[in-house]
Amino acid sequence: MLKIALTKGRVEQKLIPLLQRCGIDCDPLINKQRKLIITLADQYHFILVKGDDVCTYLRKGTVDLGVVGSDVLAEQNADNQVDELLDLGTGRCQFIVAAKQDFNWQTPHRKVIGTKYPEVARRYFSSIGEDVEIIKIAGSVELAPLTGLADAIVDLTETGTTLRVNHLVVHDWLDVITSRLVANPVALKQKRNEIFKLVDQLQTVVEESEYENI
Ligand SMILES: Nc1ncnc2c1ncn2[C@@H]1O[C@H](COP(=O)(O)OP(=O)(O)OP(=O)(O)O)[C@@H](O)[C@H]1O
Ligand SMILES: O=P(O)(O)OC[C@H]1O[C@H](OP(=O)(O)OP(=O)(O)O)[C@H](O)[C@@H]1O
Repeated sequence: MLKIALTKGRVEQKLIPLLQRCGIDCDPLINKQRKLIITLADQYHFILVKGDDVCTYLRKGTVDLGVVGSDVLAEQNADNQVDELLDLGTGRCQFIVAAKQDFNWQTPHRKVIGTKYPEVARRYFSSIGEDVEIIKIAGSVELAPLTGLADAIVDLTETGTTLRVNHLVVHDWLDVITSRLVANPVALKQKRNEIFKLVDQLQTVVEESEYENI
């Protein structure tokens, strides 16, 4: 039995077709309503968590595997305590730096940056030699420059709609984000065969999906 912390929401929804293509019946996950622990194929215990909590469950050894966006890993896994096993290619979006059209990026003042990803923002601005103030925000990040809370944001964009309708423009494009299958290193040793059976199955369907999308 494998225990898997699955990011509920977008990441979960994009994983379901991949699992189905592996021949795993996902009906209990699709019809779960408010249930938070779901067993699939008598083999996989999925626990449904917020993305921010996946690494906590893995580090504490509560679960063997996790499915999480690489945005969360960029923020929380700089020390590589969690092992990345497979890029699922799903949940594709991109980190951006954005601000109002008329924001003067040459301002001599210390800029204020609003973000859900303070570590990612800190690394970006330190890589360009800028000392900024970072304010952590839980959501609706685009509001920060609109309300005067911050000068600019570091956030994710997918379709660009949220930026466009809120009149923000991209100043810089950072990493592309996709969902990843990750493991706790102890489980990787103890349950290697079970884990790699799933990894191999998923890798095959990920490669097929990529081929079909060419
Ligand atoms: N357009 C997008 N905006 C944000 N996240 C996206 C987007 N597209 C894919 N993702 C992925 O989905 C994950 C977030 O999933 P979702 O938005 O369903 O959760 P949330 O509950 O809104 O976010 P959070 O847990 O940060 O509050 C991100 O970590 C990212 O990897
Ligand atoms: O480019 P788009 O397709 O418009 O997607 C990007 C938006 O989606 C995410 O927010 P989410 O919907 O997760 O809401 P949140 O602000 O509450 O996190 C992200 O933080 C952007 O605001």
